[in-house]
Amino acid sequence: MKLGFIGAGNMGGAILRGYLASGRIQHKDVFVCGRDLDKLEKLCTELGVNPCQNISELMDACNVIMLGVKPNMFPEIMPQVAEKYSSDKILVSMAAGVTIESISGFVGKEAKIVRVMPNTPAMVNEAMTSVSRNKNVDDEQFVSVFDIFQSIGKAEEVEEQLIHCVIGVSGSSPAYTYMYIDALAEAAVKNGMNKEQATIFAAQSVLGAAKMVLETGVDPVQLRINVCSPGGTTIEAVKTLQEKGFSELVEAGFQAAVDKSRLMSK
Ligand SMILES: NC(=O)C1=CN([C@@H]2O[C@H](COP(=O)(O)OP(=O)(O)OC[C@H]3O[C@@H](n4cnc5c(N)ncnc54)[C@H](O)[C@@H]3O)[C@@H](O)[C@H]2O)C=CC1
Ligand SMILES: O=C(O)[C@@H]1CCC=N1
Repeated sequence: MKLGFIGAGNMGGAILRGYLASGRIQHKDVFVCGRDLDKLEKLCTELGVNPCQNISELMDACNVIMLGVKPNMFPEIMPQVAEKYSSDKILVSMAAGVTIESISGFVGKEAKIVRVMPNTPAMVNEAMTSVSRNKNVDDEQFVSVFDIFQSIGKAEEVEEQLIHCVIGVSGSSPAYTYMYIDALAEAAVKNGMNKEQATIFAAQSVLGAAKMVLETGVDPVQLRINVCSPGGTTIEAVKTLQEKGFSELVEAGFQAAVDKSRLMSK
């Protein structure tokens, strides 16, 4: 595989770093182009991958091309991608609100397109990614792309229509989790801990709780109950959070991201 990134910012860059770290691709087989040429040179020197001067050069060099630009850049980049697209290439878009159909509109309906919704924990090999394809991508080609996302965390194939839900539950959700960690740490600071130590206590507790869910398979509701000793401290916290509408608040945040994703796709 010759893998290209058109745009390697927060998300594309996290995938790039995570995949290189997995050791499943050689640095010489990775190509990147970006808008800011100084930043591009710096990134490519740091990671030992190939900088491309423009999209045309990258398209010539690669057979799997990650579209890592913001959704509003698609009208600018896609004509350049389309000019060099050939049937041996697969386009992989990570953009929120940009449908497979709209990408086909630029490149042609025979184009091989995979749409993914990853998240930035890709950088530490803990991404959650949904992967969807159009009918032009055969199983072998799909597996080669799926493998990229499996190597940087967990990946699941889903129907494209589920992507709005994926954005709410995993694409955007690291942001809400950081809010939770920060709020917890700030509360600890108010009770005498320094911020650095408080952040470690809060973040490690989130990491441990998430691992318990994934590794034991026990329902999070039961795991919550297991922490609540009768007449103890946790039940007081749980009752207070319930009374103050914790679940409703999380759902409202999720729904706002989902609604925006739907709106962007129109
Ligand atoms: N940041 C996140 O947590 C997630 C982002 N995404 C999607 O990933 C995409 C990128 O988002 P971010 O990485 O956050 O944005 P970003 O702004 O950090 O990165 C965008 C990159 O595109 C490059 N770029 C802009 N115009 C270009 C051009 N004409 N040619 C080549 N490169 C160009 C920029 O230099 C920059 O490196 C978006 O479509 C977003 O919807 C998806 C899931 C999560
Ligand atoms: O905020 C955004 O639009 C992107 C998509 C999911 C996470 N970040």
